[in-house]
Amino acid sequence: MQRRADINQRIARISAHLCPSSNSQMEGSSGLGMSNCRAKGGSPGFKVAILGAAGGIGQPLALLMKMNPLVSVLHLYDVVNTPGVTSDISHMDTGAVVRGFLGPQQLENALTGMDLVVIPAGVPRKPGMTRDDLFNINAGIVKTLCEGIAKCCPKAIVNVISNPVNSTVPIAAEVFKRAGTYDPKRLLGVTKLDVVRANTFVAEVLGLDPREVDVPVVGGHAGVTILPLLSQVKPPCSLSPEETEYLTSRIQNGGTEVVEAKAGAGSATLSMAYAAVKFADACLRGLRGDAGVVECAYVSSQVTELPFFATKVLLGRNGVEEIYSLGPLNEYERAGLNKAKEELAASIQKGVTFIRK
Ligand SMILES: NC(=O)C1=CN([C@@H]2O[C@H](COP(=O)(O)OP(=O)(O)OC[C@H]3O[C@@H](n4cnc5c(N)ncnc54)[C@H](O)[C@@H]3O)[C@@H](O)[C@H]2O)C=CC1
Ligand SMILES: O=C([O-])CC(=O)C(=O)O
Repeated sequence: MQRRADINQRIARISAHLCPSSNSQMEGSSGLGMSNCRAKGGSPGFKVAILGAAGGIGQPLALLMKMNPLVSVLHLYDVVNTPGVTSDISHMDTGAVVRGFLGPQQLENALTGMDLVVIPAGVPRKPGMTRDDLFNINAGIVKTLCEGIAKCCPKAIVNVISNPVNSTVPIAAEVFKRAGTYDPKRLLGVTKLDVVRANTFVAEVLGLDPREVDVPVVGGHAGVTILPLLSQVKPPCSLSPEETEYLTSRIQNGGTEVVEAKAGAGSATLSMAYAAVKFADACLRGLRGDAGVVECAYVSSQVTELPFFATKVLLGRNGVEEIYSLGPLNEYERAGLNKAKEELAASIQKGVTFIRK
C-alpha cells in the first residue's frame, strides 16, 4: 500500500515538471513555472518576441515561429488572450519554449533578452479605409512598444508589421533616437507580403511556379508607394503594357482586395503571417551569419532623397548589412517612383512629427 502511494507521488512530481499547466507558463503566475522546467533553454537558437501575438496575424505567426528550428525561446505578448494562445501553441512538439505575457505590466519581461522582436500589434483596416486611417490608434501602440524595446532589448532586431508601416517605422526610429538606442541596421519595416503577392500574381500571368519567381518591390507599403519593378523579374520575362498595368495595380491593391473580401472582418492575416515568418527567418539566418540572405524591406536608406525607403537589403549579423540600389528602371517605373516618393515623404513626416511634437 505504502509502496503504491510512493509511486503515485513520484509520478505526480514528474508530471508536474514535464507538463506545467498553461497558467504556469504565463509570466507572474505562482507555482511551477517554465523556469523550473528541466527541458528549458537546452537548445541553441534565438529568442523571439511577438507583440500582438493574440491577433489575426499574431496567432498564425506564433504557430509558424514555433515551427522554426532557429527559435529556442518564443515570447507571446498581447493586451488580451495570451494565456489561451500560449497554452495552445506550447503543446506543439517543436523545440522552442513558449512563454506568454499579458498586459503592459508584463511587457518588460516579455522583451528582456530578445534577439528579434516582431510587431503585429494594432488595429486592422475595414472596407473604405486607407492604411493611414489606422495612424491615430496604431502610432501610439507602436510608440509604447518601442519604448519597451529601447529599455529592455535595445540590441534586438525589430520587424514592424503594424500599419501604416510607412509611418510606424519612422515612429520607431524617433523613439529609439530619443532613448539613445537607435541603430538603423536593426529596424526593418515588413513589406514582404508585397513581394509574396507580386511573385504569386506574376507567376499566374506567366504560367510559372511562384516559388521560381522573384519580383523586387520597392518604395513603401501603401497604395502607390508599393512599386513592383516588373522590368527586373527573375527569371527574365517580357510583359506587355497591359500585363504590366494589370499586375502593378493588383500588387498595389492586394491588401484592399483582402479587406473587401473579408467584408469588415479585418485584413490579410494568414498570408501576412506566412510573409512575416519568412522575413523573420531571413533575419535570424542573417544573425546566424549565413551568407547571401537578401530580402526587400523598408529601412533607413540613402537610395533616394527620402530617409526611409524599401529596397532589397542584405541581412547579416548586425541586421541590414548592405542596401542595394534600385537598378535600371523603365519609364513606367520612373513615373511610379515619383508618385511613390511624394506620398512616402508625407507619411514619413507624419510619423516623425508624432514623436517630435
Ligand atoms: N505590414 C503588412 O504587410 C501588414 C500589416 N498589417 C497590419 O498588422 C496589424 C495587425 O493586424 P491584425 O493582426 O489583423 O489585427 P488584429 O486586431 O487581429 O490583432 C491585433 C492584435 O494587437 C493587439 N494589441 C492592441 N494593442 C496592443 C498593445 N498596446 N500591445 C500589444 N498588443 C496590442 C490586439 O489585442 C490584437 O490581439 C494592423 O495594423 C494591420 O494593418 C496587416 C497585414 C499586412
Ligand atoms: O491592407 C491592409 O490593411 C493590410 C496590409 O497592409 C496588407 O494586406 O498589405
